[in-house]
Amino acid sequence: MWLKWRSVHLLQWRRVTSSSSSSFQQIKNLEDVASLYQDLSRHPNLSSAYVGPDVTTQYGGKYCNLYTEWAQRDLDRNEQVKFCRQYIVFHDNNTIVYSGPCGNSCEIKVKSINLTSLDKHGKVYEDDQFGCVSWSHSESHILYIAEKKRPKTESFFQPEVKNLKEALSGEDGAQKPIKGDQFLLYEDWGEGLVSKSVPVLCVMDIESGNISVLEGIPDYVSPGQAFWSPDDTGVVFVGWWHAPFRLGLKFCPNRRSALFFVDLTGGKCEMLSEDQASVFSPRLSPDKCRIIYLKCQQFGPHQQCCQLLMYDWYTKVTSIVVDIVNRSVAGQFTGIYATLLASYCWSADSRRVVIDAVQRSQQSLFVVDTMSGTVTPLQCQGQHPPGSWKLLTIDRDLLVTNYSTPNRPPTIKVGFLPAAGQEEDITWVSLEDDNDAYNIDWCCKIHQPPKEQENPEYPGLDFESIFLRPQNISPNSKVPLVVFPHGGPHSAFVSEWLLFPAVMCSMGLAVLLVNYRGSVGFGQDNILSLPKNVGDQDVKDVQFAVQQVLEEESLDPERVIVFGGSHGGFLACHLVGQYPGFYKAGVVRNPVTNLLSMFGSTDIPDWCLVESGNPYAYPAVPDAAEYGEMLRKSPIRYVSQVKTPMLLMLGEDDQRVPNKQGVEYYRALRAHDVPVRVLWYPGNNHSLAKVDAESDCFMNAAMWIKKHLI
Ligand SMILES: CC(=O)N[C@@H](C)C(=O)N[C@@H](C)C(=O)O
Repeated sequence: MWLKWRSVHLLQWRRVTSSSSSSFQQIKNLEDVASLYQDLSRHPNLSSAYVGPDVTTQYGGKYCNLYTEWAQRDLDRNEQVKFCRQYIVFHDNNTIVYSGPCGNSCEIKVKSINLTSLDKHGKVYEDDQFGCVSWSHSESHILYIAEKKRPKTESFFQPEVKNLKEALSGEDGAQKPIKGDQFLLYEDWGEGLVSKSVPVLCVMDIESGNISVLEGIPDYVSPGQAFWSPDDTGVVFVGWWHAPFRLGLKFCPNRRSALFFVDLTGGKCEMLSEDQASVFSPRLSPDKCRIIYLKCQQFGPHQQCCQLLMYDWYTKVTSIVVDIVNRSVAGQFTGIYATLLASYCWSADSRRVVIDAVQRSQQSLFVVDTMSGTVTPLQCQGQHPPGSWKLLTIDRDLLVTNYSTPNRPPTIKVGFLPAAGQEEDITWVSLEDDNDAYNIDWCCKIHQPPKEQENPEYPGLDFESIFLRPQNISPNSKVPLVVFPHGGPHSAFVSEWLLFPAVMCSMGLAVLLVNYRGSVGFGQDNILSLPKNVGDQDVKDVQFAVQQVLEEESLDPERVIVFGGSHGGFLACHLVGQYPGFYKAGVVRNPVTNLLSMFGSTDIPDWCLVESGNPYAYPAVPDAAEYGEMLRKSPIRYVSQVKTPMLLMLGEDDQRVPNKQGVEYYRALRAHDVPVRVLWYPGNNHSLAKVDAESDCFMNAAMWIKKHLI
């Protein structure tokens, strides 16, 4: 039983040392696997950070407090525990003089004002897509997003009962419930955004507590990502077109959207960006003169290389600061691939912007000079083992980042942004003792597809994979290999801490994370090379990477397993179908198995058409040839060749890849007498990320692998 009666309780900062799990023998016993998983899953992840005001001490020293939020899986409580931790940073504006944790870690119990009970709007949005809480510059008002109040409805057979007040006053209530609308469908924004349909911008007056729902927003867009205009006279927001109908937004920044300004004094709404593209993540400079934001093409691949644009508030001129990079050149900046910029990303002088960007198989920090467009890497790797860096915030030039590697769990690093031109000189300071590295060796491998597998439209592209293997195993032992192709397909693995691969390695398995052609981080051409070639180019790339790693490393070619989710599940199903018997076990999470049948049931039908090589337009009803193409590119086509025992994990509430995709594949496997087991997770959507579902997925995967490798 948990101490529910305390609004805040103190958490132990649970440092998990790697020593308990550092002897990498093959772990056969499932209890050992469970305790390994429990151990490694305890590492908390840093999710956000806020820098407090500077305080000058009586001795003249200056410090600021840093407030951070972390999330930690708690398998016993079956929840992601969120807690905060504060640090103190003494500095002289350029250098950190002293720093360290202060106080205890406190579990966050959000204290809330029940805005919904005021009956001005529906549920408040807290997601990253639309949601925002923004203080006015005068700090007198708060802006937030909520679902529009829906009209009251009732059945045709509802007896007419006046409420007491109305009966006594003899007056009718202002709003009569609508008969017949009780079961009206409210379209929503799809996977991860269910029941979010019509967002409205709301303003709370701090002094009076009054709430108003802003008017003047064009009725053809859904507003989100809003903040106050420089003089507090209006609000800047992103509007996503919702006509003729809504398409899923999560992982799909390629939806038609524009930047708007609604003037609260006159109620006029103005479009600040072009209206035929996809724009998102606007951020106002500290001097309140400029807004930077990201832009990509409408439709096409769901994630693309973005442009970084800048809108000058006073001249109303928009300029391109960083353009699309078509080809990645070794050692050079490969472009911006992001769905969100950090909430605060401007330098104090309002000239430079700090971004984190996937660059091939790493996530790295860059400084962008908004005047010259120059992109400079922030020196990270010399001071630390190569890994991935995420920007959490920058405030008065103090950068707060999350750093991890495949063998080191996330930790917090801070540093002052050096003057322009001296970005290489940054000194990073760890606010926690550095995590010990687990006994995992890892490296990035570059793969050059053979001539016959070149894409004639996009020749010369390469791709990468991240290879992890347990240390301390005898030189001659042949280690089994687990192959992970990522989902998307336009996403990427970066060299960061990943729980499943880390536990697998600790169990004595090697792991290959493949960033096949089509992944983000390798230039726009690499992304564009994949649509219309799915089920072929991506499948061959994964197999090629596997063959290369089998030749280069001491691995057991008779014990190769494939594990993938979503489009990664699509690839896993293709691989077991196209290379019968090569993989000894397959584990798939919400796999795409048939693009044709997915088209009519997913929240992203455009994805099915685009990936199979056809353009999408809203009125599109695919013709027989297009349906044929979707089927031809699908793994279900190869099901009669499958020999590999398959474990399927399906989320009951998945809107993205509806679980019927898995059911369809399950039936086909059964019909062909292939061993198959299905796990069904109620209350879980596409990500299967609830603590109990995620841990059960891992344990079942381990059991499946153990069963079929012996
Ligand atoms: C765009 C998108 O959501 N595609 C899915 C088919 C997919 O593969 N999703 C990835 C991101 C996942 O890992 O869930």
